[in-house]
Amino acid sequence: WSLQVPHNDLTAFYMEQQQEEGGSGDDSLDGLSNAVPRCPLTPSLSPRKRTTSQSKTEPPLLRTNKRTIYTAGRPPWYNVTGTTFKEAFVIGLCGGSASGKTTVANKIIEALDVPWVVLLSMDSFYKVKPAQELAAKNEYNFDHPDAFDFELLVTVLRKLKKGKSVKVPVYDFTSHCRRKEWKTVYGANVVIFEGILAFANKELLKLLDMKVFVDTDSDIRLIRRLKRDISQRGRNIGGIIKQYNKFVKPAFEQYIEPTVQSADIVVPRGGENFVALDLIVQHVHSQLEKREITVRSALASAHQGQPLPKTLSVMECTPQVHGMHTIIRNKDTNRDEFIFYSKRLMRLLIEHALSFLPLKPVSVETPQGGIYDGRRLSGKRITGVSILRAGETMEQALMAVCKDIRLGKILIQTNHDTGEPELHYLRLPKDISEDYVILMDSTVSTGAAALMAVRVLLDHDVAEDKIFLSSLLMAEMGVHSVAYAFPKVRIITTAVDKEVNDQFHIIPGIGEIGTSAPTDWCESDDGMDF
Ligand SMILES: Nc1ncnc2c1ncn2[C@@H]1O[C@H](COP(=O)(O)OP(=O)(O)O)[C@@H](O)[C@H]1O
Ligand SMILES: Nc1ccn([C@@H]2O[C@H](COP(=O)(O)O)[C@@H](O)[C@H]2O)c(=O)n1
Repeated sequence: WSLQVPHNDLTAFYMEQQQEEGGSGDDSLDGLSNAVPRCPLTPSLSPRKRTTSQSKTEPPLLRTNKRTIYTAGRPPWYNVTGTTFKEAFVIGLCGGSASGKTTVANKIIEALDVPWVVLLSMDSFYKVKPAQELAAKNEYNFDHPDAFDFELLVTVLRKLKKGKSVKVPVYDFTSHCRRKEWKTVYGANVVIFEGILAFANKELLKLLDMKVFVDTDSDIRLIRRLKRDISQRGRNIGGIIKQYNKFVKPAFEQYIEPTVQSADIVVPRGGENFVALDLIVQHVHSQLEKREITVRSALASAHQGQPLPKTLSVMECTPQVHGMHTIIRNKDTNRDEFIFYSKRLMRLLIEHALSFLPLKPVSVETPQGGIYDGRRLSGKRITGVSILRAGETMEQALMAVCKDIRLGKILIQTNHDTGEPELHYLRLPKDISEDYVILMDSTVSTGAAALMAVRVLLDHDVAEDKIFLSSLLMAEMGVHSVAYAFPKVRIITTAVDKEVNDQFHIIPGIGEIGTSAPTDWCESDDGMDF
């Protein structure tokens, strides 16, 4: 499995933080890592186009730069309705065993230089029974189409193409079976799917946008297979040759070689063929550039002038709340005071958000032996998910009011070239699908990041009506975007401001919460009670 995310300082910072902290208290969290190495095979993508054309008739503060962007971060992106906007580009790599499919796939990934590329291997979909028993006697044909679970494979690839996260089996060539734990894989820009029978199934073929056949001489394949199977798959020479003559060679001739006819490109010599690799990479780049979209600017104009949605709950502006807003919105407020009063408001906000969780009646016995008719959370449990970086500042408030709460993190960063949000890092607690999720971001302006975060939660099967987006301050635009795309998501905030400027800042707005170091928000809680 190869999951590629763009390497940048912030991602690295959070990865290191997580490691130092030993994770978020759950060792089965899904994390994404690995920097994409740069490869000189092809020139990198053309600089992202950025055009600024603002009409004079547009209102001064709601105007947005009209930008043409190259999709980055974690497309397939989602449009203003929260549905998948563009599908992933799927490359199919077929060829005989040890022809160099994996090597070619890795070279394409390096040369593509695109964030979020997933490598899916057909090997993960080997059936386990009756293979395991027969394989021990070298009597099982792993090269026959019946050896693969095509149904699961098609389901998984179809979901990945739609940008959904999937669970994939992990195959062990030594024991001929699947490992207990399956791997979670997230949607990507590009999916590279490789396997000996990658072109042998009609449904699979329909999912492939580009079909590449790696054509390597059979003697070379046999020599490579001998070396690899001895060093990596726990085999001996006699067994390898027996299996090769009995199954691998005949199956190649009958099932694999003929599928070369489905290929768009045939690559002789595999990974050494730089000209062919260059052509493939150029084609993928051109296809990805066709998938340009502008999320923020689309959101900016989508719901102007509409009444605020019923799913929005703005906390009552008591004199206390009003006073705190005055402090945190004042540009002359010093850092300490800003943090102190923001934290105090966050605590109130979280309490307010929790008041929307459904409670069921329950009777308890008091120490005096009386019966008290009480209320208890109806449902499994509450999980907090912060949209990094700013949302992380709200975690402390949530932890202060919910005992032993589980926390997840989603790092969404604005691309400075495009102004678009990009998903860079994701870490969610295990089995989140039954939970009520308090999704935290300190401010929501256009709603693009919040939309993406909600989408990620839905991809993890969290129910839409169990998501409570909680934000200190929101712009009307952000409220509309989220409410329109996800009408069942509850939106909770302490105030809604009217406008967003052309840098997507909320106006009148507050200071930049995300620019403070996360540790500034983790000091002692002394004096925070109200
Ligand atoms: N061009 C090459 N030159 C030398 N060895 C190679 C080359 N391409 C692949 N190999 C080696 O051959 C073996 C099989 O390659 P791999 O890419 O895993 O093939 P496949 O995925 O088709 O089975 C690996 O050990 C790999 O390192
Ligand atoms: N338990 C298994 C499963 C598969 N094989 C052989 O692996 C080959 C496919 O993998 P490549 O990386 O070479 O594409 C295939 O030819 C099977 O014979 C195996 O030996 N044992």
